Amino acid sequence: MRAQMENDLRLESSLWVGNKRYLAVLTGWHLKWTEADKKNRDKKAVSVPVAEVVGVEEGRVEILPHKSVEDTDRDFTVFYVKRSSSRSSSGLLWRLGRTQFTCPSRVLRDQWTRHIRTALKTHSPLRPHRLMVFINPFGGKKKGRQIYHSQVAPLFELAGISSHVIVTERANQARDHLLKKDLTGFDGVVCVGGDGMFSELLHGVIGRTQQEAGLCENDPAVTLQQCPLHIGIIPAGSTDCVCYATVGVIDPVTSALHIVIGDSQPLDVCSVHYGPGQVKYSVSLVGYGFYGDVLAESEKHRWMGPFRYDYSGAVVFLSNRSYRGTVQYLPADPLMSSPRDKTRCLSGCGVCSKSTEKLFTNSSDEGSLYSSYSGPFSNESEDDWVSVDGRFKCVSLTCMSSSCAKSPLGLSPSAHLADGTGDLILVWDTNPLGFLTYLYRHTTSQDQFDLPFVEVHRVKAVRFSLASEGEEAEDNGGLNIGMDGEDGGYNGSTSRAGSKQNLATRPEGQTKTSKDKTLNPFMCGLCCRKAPTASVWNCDGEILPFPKIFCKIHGQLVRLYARGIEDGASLKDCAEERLECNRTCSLPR
Ligand SMILES: CCCCCCCCCCCCC/C=C/[C@@H](O)[C@H](COP(=O)(O)O)NC(=O)CCCCC
Ligand SMILES: Nc1ncnc2c1ncn2[C@@H]1O[C@H](COP(=O)(O)OP(=O)(O)O)[C@@H](O)[C@H]1O
Ligand SMILES: [Ca+2]
Repeated sequence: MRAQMENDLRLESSLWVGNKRYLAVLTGWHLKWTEADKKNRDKKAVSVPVAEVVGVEEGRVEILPHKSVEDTDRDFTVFYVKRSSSRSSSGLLWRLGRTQFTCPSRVLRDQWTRHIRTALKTHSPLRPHRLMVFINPFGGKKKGRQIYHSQVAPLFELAGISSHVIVTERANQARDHLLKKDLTGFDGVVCVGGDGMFSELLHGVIGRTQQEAGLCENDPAVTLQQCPLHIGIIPAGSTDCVCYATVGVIDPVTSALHIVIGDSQPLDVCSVHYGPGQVKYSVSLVGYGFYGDVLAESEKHRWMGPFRYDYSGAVVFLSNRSYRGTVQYLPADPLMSSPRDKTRCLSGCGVCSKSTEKLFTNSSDEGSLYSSYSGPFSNESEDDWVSVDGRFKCVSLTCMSSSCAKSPLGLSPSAHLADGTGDLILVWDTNPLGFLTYLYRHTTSQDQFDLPFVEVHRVKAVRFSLASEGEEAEDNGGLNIGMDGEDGGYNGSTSRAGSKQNLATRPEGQTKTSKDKTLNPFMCGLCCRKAPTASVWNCDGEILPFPKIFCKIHGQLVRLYARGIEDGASLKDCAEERLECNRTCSLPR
C-alpha cells in the first residue's frame, strides 16, 4: 500500500535551474536534484526532505523581504528549510531556501507542482491549516507586531495557513480567550511575545483541555489529559527561555518555519499547587529565593525592558538573602538518566523516546497518547519521599534545561524536554563569592553543580515549606543577612520523609566564618535593614507569593511546534565526511 503510494508520487525528469541542467527526482520522502552534466564523482546534488518543503508556487516567485511573482508558463519555485549555523546560540538558524526550476513544457510544470503538493499532504500530516495568533505588543523590545507582520505572516501565507490574529490589550487576554471562546477548526495557537505570553497559552490550552474532559485541574491527585492543540512560539520577549530551550535559537523566522512544517515536540509540564486549591503551570522555572526575588524586583523596573533582569539580578545579589525551609522530593528512576550524566537532550533524544514508552502504556498507537498516561506516581508511597531542611540561596525546579541567551546551556544542562521528570537544584546558603561563582558558571560551560553548596536531583514531584517564624528567628538572630553564623548554609539534614531517618550531614567547607562578613562591606546599605524572611516563587516569570507549594511533573502534557535542539556538530560531520546530506544546510561541504 505504502509502496503503491510512493510509486504514485514518484516523478523524475530533467529540469533547469538557471543555465544548468539537473536530474530532479521526487520520491515522496525527498525532493532531490542532481547536476546532470558533470561526472559522477563531483556532481552537485541537493536533497530536501518533503517534510521540510514549505511550499511550491507556479512561476518565478520571491517571498522575503517582499513578495514578487513573475507568472511564467514553464517555471515553478520550491521553498524549503535551509540551515545555517549561528555562533551565538546552541541550535541552528533556519532560513527560507528557494529554488526556481524551469520545465521543458507547461504540462510537466503542472505535473511537478501537483505531485509536490500531494506529497506534502501525504507526508506532513501535522502541518497546521488554521492558527490562532496572539501578539503581545508590549513584550520584550515592543516589536511583536512588526516581527509578526514582516517575518512570520509571509511564511504562513506561503504555506497556505489562515491565521486569526489578536493583538492583546491586557494581560491574560490570550489565556481567557483560550478558556472561553470557540476554538473549533484551529490546529494550534501561537504567541508572539516572551515566556509570560507563552505561559498564558499554556494555561489556556491545559485548562481548556481539562474543562472539556470534565477533570478538576486543581486536584493534585488528578491525572491531567494531554492537550490536542499545538503551541507555537514566535520569540519577541525578554528571556524567551522556552523558545531557546526547545529550538536552540531566538529567531522568529526559524520558529515560524518549525510551525509551518508542523514539527511536534512534546513537553513536560509542572503543575504547581498552592494556596487554597489553586494551580499554576510551569515548563521552565519554578524558583524560590534568588530567582523569585529577581522577578519581584524586576517588576518595579519593567520600563527598562529586558535589561530589568540584569539590573534586578545585581540588586538582589547584593542584598545577599537566603531562606530557611524544608524541601521534599520524590526521586525519578536513576536508571533512566541523571542530571549529572553530561548528556544533552537534542532533537530525536533517546531518553525522551524511551520515556514515551514508559509514560504511555501503548506507545505504538498515536491515538492512545491522549488517553493512557500512567501518571508520575503509579506505585510510590510516602516512604519514597526524601526530605531536606536547611537555609537556601535558591531552590529551583525545571522541567527542561531552561537555556537562554544569558545561559546557553541553562539551569540544568542535562535536563530533558519530554522525559516526565524535572531537575531540582538546591543552592545552600554560601558566601557571596561562592554564589557569584555558581551564577557565573551558568554563562560558561563549567559545571555549576560541581560546587560543595549545590546539589541537583532528578525528580517527579517536590514539596516546599518555609521554616516557621520561630525556627527562622532562631536561625537568623532576627536579622536575615544570610551569610553568617554556624547555622547558615548546608547545615540541614536529608531524610526519607516517611521514615524520618537522617542521612546526610554538612560537607566540609560549608561552615561559614565571621571572615565572610567582611567580604562585602558595600552590601551593608542594602542588607542591614531587616530583610524579608520569605521570598516569592518565580513560576515561569509569574510571581506566586505563597511559600508552601506542591509540584508534580506531568510527562509530555503539551506539544510545541518545535523539534528540540538540532546538533550542528553532526550536520558538520555529515558534510565533512561527504555523505549525501539529507538536509539543505549551508555548512561548508
Ligand atoms: C554573573 C552572571 C549571572 C547570570 C545568571 C544567569 C542565570 C540564568 C538562568 C535563567 C533561567 C531562566 C528561566 C526562565 C525564566 C523566565 O520564565 C522568566 C520570565 O521571562 P520573560 O517572560 O521573557 O520576561 N525570566 C526570569 O525570571 C529572568 C531570570 C533572570 C535571572 C538573572
Ligand atoms: N496587551 C498587554 N498589556 C499588558 N500586559 C500584557 C499584554 N499582553 C500580554 N501581557 C502580559 O505581559 C507579560 C509579559 O509578556 P511577555 O510577552 O512575556 O514579555 P516579556 O518577556 O518582556 O516579559 C505577560 O505575563 C502577559 O500576561
Ligand atoms: Ca523533563
